Amino acid sequence: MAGKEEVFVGSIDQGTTSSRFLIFDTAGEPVAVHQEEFTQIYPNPGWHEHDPEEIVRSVENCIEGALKIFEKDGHSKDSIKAIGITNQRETTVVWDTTTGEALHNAIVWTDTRTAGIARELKAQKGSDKTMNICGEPISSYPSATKLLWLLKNVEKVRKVYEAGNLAFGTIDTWLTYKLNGGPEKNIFVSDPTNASRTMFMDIRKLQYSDEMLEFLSYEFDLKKVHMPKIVRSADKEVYGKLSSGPLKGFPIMGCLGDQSAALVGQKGFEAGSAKNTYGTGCFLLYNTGDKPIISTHGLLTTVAFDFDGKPVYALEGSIAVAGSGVKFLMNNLGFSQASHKITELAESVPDNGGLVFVTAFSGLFAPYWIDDAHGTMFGITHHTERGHIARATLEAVCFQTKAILDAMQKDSGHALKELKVDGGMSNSALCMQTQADLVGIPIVRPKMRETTALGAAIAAGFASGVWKSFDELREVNTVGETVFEAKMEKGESERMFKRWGRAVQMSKGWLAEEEELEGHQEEAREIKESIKEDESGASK
Ligand SMILES: Nc1ncnc2c1ncn2[C@@H]1O[C@H](COP(=O)(O)OP(=O)(O)O)[C@@H](O)[C@H]1O
Ligand SMILES: O=P(O)(O)OC[C@H](O)CO
Repeated sequence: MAGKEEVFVGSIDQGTTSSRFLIFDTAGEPVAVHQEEFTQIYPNPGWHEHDPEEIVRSVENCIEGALKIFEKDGHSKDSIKAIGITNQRETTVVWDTTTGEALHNAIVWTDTRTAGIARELKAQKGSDKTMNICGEPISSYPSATKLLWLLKNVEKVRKVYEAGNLAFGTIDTWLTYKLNGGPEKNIFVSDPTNASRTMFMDIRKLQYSDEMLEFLSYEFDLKKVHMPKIVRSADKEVYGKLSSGPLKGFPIMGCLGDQSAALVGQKGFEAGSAKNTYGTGCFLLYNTGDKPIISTHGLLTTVAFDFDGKPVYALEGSIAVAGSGVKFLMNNLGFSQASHKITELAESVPDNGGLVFVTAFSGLFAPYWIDDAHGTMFGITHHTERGHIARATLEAVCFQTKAILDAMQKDSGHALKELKVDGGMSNSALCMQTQADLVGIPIVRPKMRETTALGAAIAAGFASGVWKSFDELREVNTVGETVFEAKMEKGESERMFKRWGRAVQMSKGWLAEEEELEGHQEEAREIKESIKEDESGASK
């Protein structure tokens, strides 16, 4: 008797620090995984770039690596029915439509070089109207100011723009374009969860907003830039097929920005469900159903998913620094060589010893949106040791999550009963316990934490008919959860949070002051120059 046919779905997870390819079975279990880190480029303070070609190569390597494991374990690649893509959002790539070549390194979502453009736009045009059209305030975070910076500062980009051949895309668009073979097939699409991170899309119509394009046009006509067609997150036809490698000819059928994918992977399908993903940054998404809620408390409105033309929305609290804070202690300060060692270091002290670390390396995102802050430590004394710094780094993301949850409750009028978590930093039990202590509700961590990749697999699985309804996924990844209950005395957690609030207030304005200083330096240089001229004149 023939055995039951095996069925699998592949998932490309292109994150900020690494790419992965996972192959899931129909129970939502990954049976093969390959992961590869790629280069983080920091050309100047506050700048963060990726090489777009290296990103594509890393994805191709991951597909190859995972497939080797899959086939070695006796599976046939023909049992892979579809592939989903999930990706770091906002990160901006520009290329020439005639050659398919990237014209500059990708500007990563964390990059703050465009804070000046954001400030100028706000001053020229006001900051009130964007939230209601695209769900986001003007800041360095969305793709819009990154594209403006490239147009303004990179001659090569400007020339291609003037010739009418400039393509803009987020990483989902770049990957589908390149994996399909580039200009020849010219698959040039984005899904609404990604497009809602650019500031170009009307959050209700899920199409580009003429008003936003005009508003953001600055010195350039953004309508002259080729922008990808916005299509559904799950679709049989529009995402094309891999053009090379061991899965050549296999169809891509799903696409979700990574934070939306994590919500889907945590099965946050219904209004009222939420998840918090502690990766490079940390992002809390709260499903608000079929209506977008425009925040009045510092949150963003985003698309959670659009599987069938009936989009589901989310309120989002974005934190720029989470795991990247841990990496900073490892790579920049030499604290240790492994992430889990940072947690061990934090456990070596009983508390933060009065230290608060506002990890505003990219300014502070939600719910504060302070773009003139940089990372600042408060409360350093002779008592402070490395353990306190490690602890304060883990605590920073928990404090910011608490502030986001408070804002979310005000916007939605609904208090969460529990918070589902995932992402690399959720491996830290100390961090998750601190989170529970600060927010006072249970923190629920699944056993299988590749929920982002699972979300993209679910999108592709829906389009290919592997799964047909949300109900079929109810039992996926429910066994072996860890629940962290609040243990700290309420007065103590309130005291800690109050101190954090004070530190946030005190971190404001640092960059403005620095610019002022730079202004004085310029003045000082001018004075010195004029003195030199006077002196040389006098000696003649
Ligand atoms: N045990 C741990 N304690 C603290 N941080 C951790 C731990 N394990 C992983 N991390 C952090 O998680 C991050 C990676 O998470 P991941 O979800 O893979 O991120 P991304 O998808 O953004 O690349 C890294 O910054 C890493 O330092
Ligand atoms: O790399 P992550 O997982 O922190 O996610 C990046 C986000 O999509 C940026 O908005």
